[in-house]
Amino acid sequence: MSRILVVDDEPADLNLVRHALQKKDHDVETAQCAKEALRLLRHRAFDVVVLDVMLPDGDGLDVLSKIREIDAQLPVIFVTSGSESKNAICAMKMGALDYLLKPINVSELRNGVARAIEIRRLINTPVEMNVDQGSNDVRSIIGRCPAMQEVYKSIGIVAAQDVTVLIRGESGTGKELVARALYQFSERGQGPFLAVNCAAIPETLLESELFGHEKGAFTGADRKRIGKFEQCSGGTLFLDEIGDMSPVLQSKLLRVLQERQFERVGGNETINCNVRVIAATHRHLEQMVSDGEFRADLYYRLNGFAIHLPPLRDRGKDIDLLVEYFRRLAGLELHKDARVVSPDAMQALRKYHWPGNIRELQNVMRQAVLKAAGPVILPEFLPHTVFEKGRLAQVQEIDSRDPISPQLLPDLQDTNGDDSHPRNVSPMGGADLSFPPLDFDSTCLYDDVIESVEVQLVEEVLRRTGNDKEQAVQRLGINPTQLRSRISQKMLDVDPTEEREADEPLFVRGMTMADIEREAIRRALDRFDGCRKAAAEQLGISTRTLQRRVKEL
Ligand SMILES: Nc1ncnc2c1ncn2[C@@H]1O[C@H](COP(=O)(O)OP(=O)(O)OP(=O)(O)O)[C@@H](O)[C@H]1O
Repeated sequence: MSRILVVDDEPADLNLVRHALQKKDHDVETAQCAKEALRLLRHRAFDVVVLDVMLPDGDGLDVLSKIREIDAQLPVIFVTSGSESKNAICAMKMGALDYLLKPINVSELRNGVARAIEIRRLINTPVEMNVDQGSNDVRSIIGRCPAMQEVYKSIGIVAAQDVTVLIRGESGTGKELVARALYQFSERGQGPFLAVNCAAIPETLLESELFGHEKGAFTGADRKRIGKFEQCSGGTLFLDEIGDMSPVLQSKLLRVLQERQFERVGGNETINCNVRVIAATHRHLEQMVSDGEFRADLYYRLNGFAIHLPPLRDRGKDIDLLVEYFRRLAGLELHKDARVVSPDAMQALRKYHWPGNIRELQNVMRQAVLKAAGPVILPEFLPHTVFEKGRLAQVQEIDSRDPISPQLLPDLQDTNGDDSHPRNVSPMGGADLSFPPLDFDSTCLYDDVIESVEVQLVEEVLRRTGNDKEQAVQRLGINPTQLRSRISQKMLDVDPTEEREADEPLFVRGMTMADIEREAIRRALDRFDGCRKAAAEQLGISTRTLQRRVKEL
């Protein structure tokens, strides 16, 4: 919930604003004079101030400069009657976020406040880099693959240099997060930070959004407007989706970057500006330059220092860290204790190609935690596309291997006899489960531990239930297919007859590769009473491939 201070000496206006914002679930406090407002601001943290320009004990501009002494970055929205618009313009130049005219339009007010809250969030939440877990009250940039290490290095090199930076990467790869890190670690970290999405605003409005306009500059320009470059003086302006800017605006931007000057739309006055630009795009600017859609000189200017964010599918083991991070965040947010991602679900998450990158993963984990009925995130809690495409990629990967290569055949090695791991875990229902030694340099620590504990747990439950799979399924809280796949993957079944079969070598001298394959398929089908789906799962091939091989062999 955001906390908003509304300052107005007119009780009717004060009530209107309070009600409009309280309905949106904001925590609203009010003051009827400057003195009371400043007292409240000194004692409590607010996210936004809605400030009337004319107060009985001072004008809004004086109050704004005093607010700046208390909190230099607090977003302030001015409310004025038409006749005081000169003050409003000055306020915008002093860094007020917006101004609204009386009588107040409630939806404009709510939109303005929502924008202000978003800006407060951008400015206030610290960004930390190069961490594995991340803490709750900061936004962490998670990842340690080589490409992300390069990103951290680049941020370190360029943040404190007052230069333009271009951040490149597909949608959802964290460009805004990196922009915030650059801002927070820069000399301008105490100044304003504003963001404009160039693709989200129609071209005609974007020019005035960035550079402002004079009254009468175009139809509908009924008052002068201060643009983001003027408003953000001394601060950092994040221009997202820069590749979507029109050629006219590209020229104007180039001039700002080179000469630090511009004119408002419809104006003659040249305005000097002191703003650091951080730009971002997911577009292929080089192609756009050769197609004549993007100015080459602007491209060179922007690309002078570029940071490339890799797509999620190229970040290797970082997916595990990100899954864990978003699982934990979603758990905290939704008050749900989904502690573990099942190996099947994890495998699907690893194999999926993530066109929406980290944003998509974040949403998928949120949904999965929401759907999870217990402590384990199972594949069925993932969106269908993720699970199916993840599985498909896995099957294709296996199918693309030599069909008679050893990987096709189940691993008949008993992995459970190794007693070399230290027993360092407390009993679970009387049974000791042991962790493998923790190798903190490993990039799949999570998998190693979960897999090892899972094997022991399934083995123990099977032993205790006398190998009664129905009971085991109930005790473990997983479904029969999952139990079957655990048993077949790890050869855990303790049924004495099956153990004998597992002991029989699959390969004896004189057998051809086709014989070995035929035998592996026969055993898998026997084991699952002819169920092709389960047999295929055990063999690590698709049901269709199994059917084909049965016919061929
Ligand atoms: N490495 C990361 N670690 C943790 N969270 C991340 C990481 N990268 C991105 N995120 C989160 O993913 C979401 C999308 O990131 P962001 O908005 O920065 O992407 P973007 O590249 O700017 O997307 P777009 O191009 O669509 O604007 C955000 O919630 C962000 O906090």
